[in-house]
Amino acid sequence: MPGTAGLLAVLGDLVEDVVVWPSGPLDPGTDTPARIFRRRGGSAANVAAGAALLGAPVRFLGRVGADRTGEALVAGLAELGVDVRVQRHGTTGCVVVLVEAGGERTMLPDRGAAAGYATPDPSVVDGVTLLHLPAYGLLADPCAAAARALAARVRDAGGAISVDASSTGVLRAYGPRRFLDDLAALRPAQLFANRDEADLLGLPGTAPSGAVVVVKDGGAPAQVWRAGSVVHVPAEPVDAVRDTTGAGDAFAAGYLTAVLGGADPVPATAAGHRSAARVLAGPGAGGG
Ligand SMILES: Nc1ncnc2c1ncn2[C@@H]1O[C@H](COP(=O)(O)OP(=O)(O)OP(=O)(O)O)[C@@H](O)[C@H]1O
Ligand SMILES: O=C(O)C(=O)C[C@H](O)[C@H](O)CO
Repeated sequence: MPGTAGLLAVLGDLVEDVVVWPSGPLDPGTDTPARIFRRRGGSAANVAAGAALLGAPVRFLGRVGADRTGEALVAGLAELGVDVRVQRHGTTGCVVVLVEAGGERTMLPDRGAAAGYATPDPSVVDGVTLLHLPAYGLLADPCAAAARALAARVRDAGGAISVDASSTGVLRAYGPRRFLDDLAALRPAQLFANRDEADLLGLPGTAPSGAVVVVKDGGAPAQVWRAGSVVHVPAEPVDAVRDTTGAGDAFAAGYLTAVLGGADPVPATAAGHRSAARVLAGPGAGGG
């Protein structure tokens, strides 16, 4: 993007999303006709794609299977201008995303190859000024160990770390206290959480010192917490929310692209809202 000296790297999942829009409430034991869309997914890939579409220089780090699905997902991301650096082994992950009336979604993830991302040669983050880590990739080795090693390398070179709390389900299973301890060691400059994740973790009070904490709240204003003070930033008005899949990732893409361009957290949050609003009307996480 014009005037950007930085490079955003996003580490985590690149998977196939199978997005299911059932025609009505599920009736177990019988059939419910549905519309089904196959889309690129994975929180990290969604952020990388969204930021690239907004003009940010982006590198993607992750792992796909040694299969045609993985090949196609990588090619699609690269077509958007993302510098894709993936490991290839096993079977590409897949997430079934079940979307109910009103746009609320339930995910059934099988991360597959993505969960096996192993520590690469650390030079893969050379030149990176901002490393974004969705929490999905921080909760189990080997990918969590890889993320820690690469984050340390980026920080040592003067870059910044950004973390997204990702999901109450995975955080509850992992242990909120344990996650906060990990977070303290990662020393992020930026932390994203939705309302439920913030409540579960006790944010912003429990955030690592110095981190800017952005708490998203669907169509309600987001809270931007910095050094104990808060600014409320209204969401974009959206007529019809059909599918919220990836809204949080699109928000992060807009926010981080703005930060890379030199924006402060409040205008970056407004940019996050604009980016998120664009994916609410259609199936899946958007991003090409
Ligand atoms: N009803 C809505 N109207 C306008 N914007 C919305 C609405 N719902 C979500 N958004 C946008 O999407 C962003 C992220 O939504 P949310 O607070 O649900 O976070 P999330 O849980 O991380 O999202 P996701 O559904 O991707 O998990 C919001 O901050 C806002 O910008
Ligand atoms: O809807 C969300 O919260 C997402 O983060 C999107 C998913 O993580 C992703 O597309 C699933 O593969």
